[in-house]
Amino acid sequence: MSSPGANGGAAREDDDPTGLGEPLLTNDDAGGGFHPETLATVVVATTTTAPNGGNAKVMKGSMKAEAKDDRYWVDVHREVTAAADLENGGDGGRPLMFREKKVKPALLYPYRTLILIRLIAVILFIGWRIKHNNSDVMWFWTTSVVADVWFAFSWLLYQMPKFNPIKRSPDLDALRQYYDLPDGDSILPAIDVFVTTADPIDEPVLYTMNSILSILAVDYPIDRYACYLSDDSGTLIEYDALAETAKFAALWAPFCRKHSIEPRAPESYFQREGMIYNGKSPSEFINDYRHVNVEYQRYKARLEMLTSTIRERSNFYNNIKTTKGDVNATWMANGTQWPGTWLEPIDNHRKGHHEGVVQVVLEPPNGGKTQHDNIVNPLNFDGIDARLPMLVYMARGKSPCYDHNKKAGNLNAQLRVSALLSNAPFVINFDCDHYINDSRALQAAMCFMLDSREGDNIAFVQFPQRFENVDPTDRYGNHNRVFFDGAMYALNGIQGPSYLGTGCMFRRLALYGIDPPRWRPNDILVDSSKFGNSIPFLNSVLQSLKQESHISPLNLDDSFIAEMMLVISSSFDIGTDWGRGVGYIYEMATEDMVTGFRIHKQGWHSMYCTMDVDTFCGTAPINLTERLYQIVRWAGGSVEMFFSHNNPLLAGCRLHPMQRIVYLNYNIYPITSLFLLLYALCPVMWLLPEEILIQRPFTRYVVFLIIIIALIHTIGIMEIKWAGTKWLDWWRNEQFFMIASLSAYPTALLHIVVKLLTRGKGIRFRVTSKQTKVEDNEDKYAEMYEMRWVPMLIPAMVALFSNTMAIGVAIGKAIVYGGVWPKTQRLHAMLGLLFNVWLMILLQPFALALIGRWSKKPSILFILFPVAFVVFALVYICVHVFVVNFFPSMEI
Ligand SMILES: O=c1ccn([C@@H]2O[C@H](COP(=O)(O)OP(=O)(O)O[C@H]3O[C@H](CO)[C@@H](O)[C@H](O)[C@H]3O)[C@@H](O)[C@H]2O)c(=O)[nH]1
Ligand SMILES: [Mn+2]
Repeated sequence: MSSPGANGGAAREDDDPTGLGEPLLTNDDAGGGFHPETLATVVVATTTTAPNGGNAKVMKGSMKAEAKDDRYWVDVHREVTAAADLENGGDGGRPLMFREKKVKPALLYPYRTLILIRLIAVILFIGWRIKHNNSDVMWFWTTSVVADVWFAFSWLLYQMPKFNPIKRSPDLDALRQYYDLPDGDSILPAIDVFVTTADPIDEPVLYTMNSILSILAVDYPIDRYACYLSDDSGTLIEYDALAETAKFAALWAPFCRKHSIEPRAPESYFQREGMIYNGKSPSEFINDYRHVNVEYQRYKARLEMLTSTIRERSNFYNNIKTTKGDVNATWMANGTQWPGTWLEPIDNHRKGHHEGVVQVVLEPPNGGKTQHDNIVNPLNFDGIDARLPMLVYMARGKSPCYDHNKKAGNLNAQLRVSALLSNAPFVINFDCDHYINDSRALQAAMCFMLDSREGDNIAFVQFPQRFENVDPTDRYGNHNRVFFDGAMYALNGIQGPSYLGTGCMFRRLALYGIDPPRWRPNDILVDSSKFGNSIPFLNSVLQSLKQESHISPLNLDDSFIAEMMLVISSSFDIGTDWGRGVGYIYEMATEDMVTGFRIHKQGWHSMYCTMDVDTFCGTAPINLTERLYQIVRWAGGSVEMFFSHNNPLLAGCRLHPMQRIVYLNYNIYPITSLFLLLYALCPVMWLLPEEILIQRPFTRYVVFLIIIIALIHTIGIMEIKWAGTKWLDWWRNEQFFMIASLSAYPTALLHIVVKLLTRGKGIRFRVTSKQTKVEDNEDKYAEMYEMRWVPMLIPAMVALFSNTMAIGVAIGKAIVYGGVWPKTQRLHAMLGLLFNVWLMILLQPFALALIGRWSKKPSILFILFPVAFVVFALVYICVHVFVVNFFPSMEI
C-alpha cells in the first residue's frame, strides 16, 4: 500500500531546515529525526514566496485533525466471536474494521421523549380544532385542519426513523494490519473509479481534471485501481485534457506521495493556506513545491489553450489530408480523425449523435516502478512509487433515436466498459466537480466492505457531500448538513443511508441486481435478456460472482475494441434489464435515490462513513435559481418514484419497515408545500375590511401553534447536538424549506401531475451550472448576487409581497382604528402580525436574492422593509381617507 508511512520509510529523512534560509521548525524533536505523530501541534510557520508570486505557507506538525466534538456520542462495543462471525457470513479471521458510536442516553432519551410529547401535543391540537369548528370562513377552516393533519403525518414520517442514530468511522490501522503484506505489497481488492462529465463548457474541464488528479494520486495500491472518465459530450477537449492530465500526474502523484500532500486536487491544494507539513522530506519540500506549482500553472495554461490547439491542429490536417469541399473534421494529435463530437458538428459527429469512444490513456502499471520512461522527472523521487493507475477515457455512443438516460445511462456504460477492462469487485463514482479531499478515502470505504461483521451484506458505502464554494453564511442552505449528517446518521441505525449520487462505493454485484449473500440463490441467471448481448460482458459477470478481477496487461485487439463499442452503443440497453433491475436506474430525475432504494429493497445494507477530515469535496450552486432547479429535480425525482414500480409500499419484506417509512417520506414531502403555500397567502386577509379568523377562539389557537412550533425547534436544537452541526445549518434548512415550498416543490409537483396526465416525460436532468473561473480580484460569490428570473419564483414573490403589504396595511389600520378596536381585536391583530413576521424571517434569504447586488450587505433589509411598511401604511391611510370622504357607504 502506498501509504505515507510506507513511502516515507524509504524516503530520505533529511530534516535540515536551514536550507530554506529561515528556520522551518524549532523543536527538540527535529534534531533527532522527525516524527510527525509525536508533534502535537503546529510548531513554527514560515512564509516563502511561491513562484506564482503568491505566498505558500508551510507549517510543520501533526496532521492529526482534532477529533470532532464527540461529547454526545458513546462507543458501541460489539464483541464478535469467531463463531458469530462465521454465522454472519464472515470468514472468522477478518478483523473488525470500523468503529460505531451511538447517541449518549442523556441526550437520546430526552430527544425521544420530546418527539413523543410533540406528537401528543399535535394530536390534542387537532382534536381541539375539530371540536371547536368555529371559523369565519368554513372552507378555509376545513382546508387548514386537513393541512394540520398532513403536517402532523409527514412530520411523523420524517421524525420516526431518527430514533436510533449511529455514527461510524473507519479503522484504517486495522485495515493496514490485515491487508498490507510485510514486503510492502498489499492484498486489498481492486476498485474501479468512475467520473462522469456532461460537457466541457457547463462543467469546466479544470474541475474535472482536478477530480481525476485527486484520484490518480489517492493512497491505494496503484495496481489495484483504475480510473474511468466518461464524457457525455464526446468532445476531443476532454480526451486531450485527460492526456495532459496523465502527463502532469506523473509529477503530481509522486510529489503528493513524497510529501504526504492533502488534498491531492492541485487547484484546492495551491489555494489553501496554512497547511501543515506532514511529509518526511521537509528540506526538499519548498523546492519541490515551487517546481510543481510552476508546472501546474503551465499545465493549466495548456488546458485553457486546448480549444485553440485542437482547432489549429484540425485546420492543419484538414488542409493537407482532405480535398476542398470536404467537411472539416476534428483531428487527434496522432493524426487520426476524432470519432466523437467535432468542432464543426455534423451528423454522426455532434453532441447527442456520435459513435462510442474508448481510449486507454494510461495502461495498467506493469509492476515495475517506472511507467513513463520517457518522462524525466527533475525532482528526487527516490524510493517513491512514481507509477500511475490505469486511466481510461470513454464516451458512450449516442443517437437521436434513443433515450440516453442522462447520468444513469452514463454510469451504466462505465460499468460495462470497466467490466471488460478491469472488472473490479468494487466501484466508486464521482461527479466531475467532486474530488477526493482525504487520500485515505478508498481505504476508508474498504474498511466497511471488508469488515467481518456485516461487510458481505453491505452494498454501498456513502460518504457525506461537502462543498467548498459556498458563502460563509450558506445563504441558500447548500451545505444541507441537517440532511447529510442528521438524517444520514439516523439511517445508519436502520438499513443504511440512501445513495446520494457521488462519493459512494458500491459492490459491483449489488449494482448488477444480485441478491445479498443471505438471500442469494445457488444458481444465478446470467443471460443476455437481463444483461445485454455481449458474451465477454456476461463472462465478466460470472467472474464477478466468483469475486475475480483482472487489471492485467491489456490486449486491445480489434475484436476486443469491437466488443467495447458494442457495450457502449446507444441501443445496447434496449430490451434488457439495464436501468430497471440492473445498474443505475433510469426514468427518474434522481437516479441516486431510486438506485439506492432498488438495492435496499433486495435486502442489502449500506453504511454512512464519516471521518475527521471531509473525505470528499465538491461545488454547489450558489445562485438561487440554479439551486432551485436542483431542488426541482430532487423533489420531482422523489415524487416520481412513488408512481413507479419502485414505490416503497410495494417493496417486499426485505426492506426494513423503518427504511420503508424513510423512502415514503422522500416520496411525499414535497406535497407539504401545497399547504404551506396556502398558509403563506393568509396575510391577504389583512386587506379585507373585516377581521377574519381561521379559528376561534383565536388566542388559544395561536398559543397552541406557538407551543407546537417551539417544540419543533427544541427538537431541532437537540438534533444539531448529536449531528454535530451548527445552529445556522439548521436554521438555513428551515428557511430553505419554506422558500422551496413556495417555488421549487410546487413546480416539481406540477411537472409530475402533467407527466401523469399526459403520460409524457418527467423532469429532465438539467445539469447544475458550475461556477466558472473567478478572476482573483473578482467577487468570489458574484454568482450569488445575480438574480435570474424564472416563473417558479412567482409564488414566493407573491407571498413576500402580500406579507409586506399586509404588515403595512395592518399598521395603517391600527393607526386608523386602533382607538376604536376592542381589546380582543387588538390582541388578535398582534398575534396575526406575529405570524406575518415569522414568515418574513423565514423568507429572508429569498428577499436578499431579489435585491441582487444590494444584498452584499444583508442588513439593508432592516431599512428596506420598514420603508415598505411605512409606504403601504400611508397608501392605506390615504385610500381610507379617500373612501371615507367620497364613498361613505364603502368600508375598507
Ligand atoms: O446527461 C448527463 C447529466 C449529468 N451527468 C453528470 O451527473 C453529475 C451530476 O450532475 P450535476 O448537474 O452536478 O448535478 P447536481 O445537482 O450537482 O448533483 C446532485 O444530484 C444528482 C441527482 O439529481 C446526483 O446524481 C449528484 O451526485 C448530486 O451531487 C455530473 O458529474 C454530470 O456530469 C452526466 O454524466 N450526464
Ligand atoms: Mn454537482
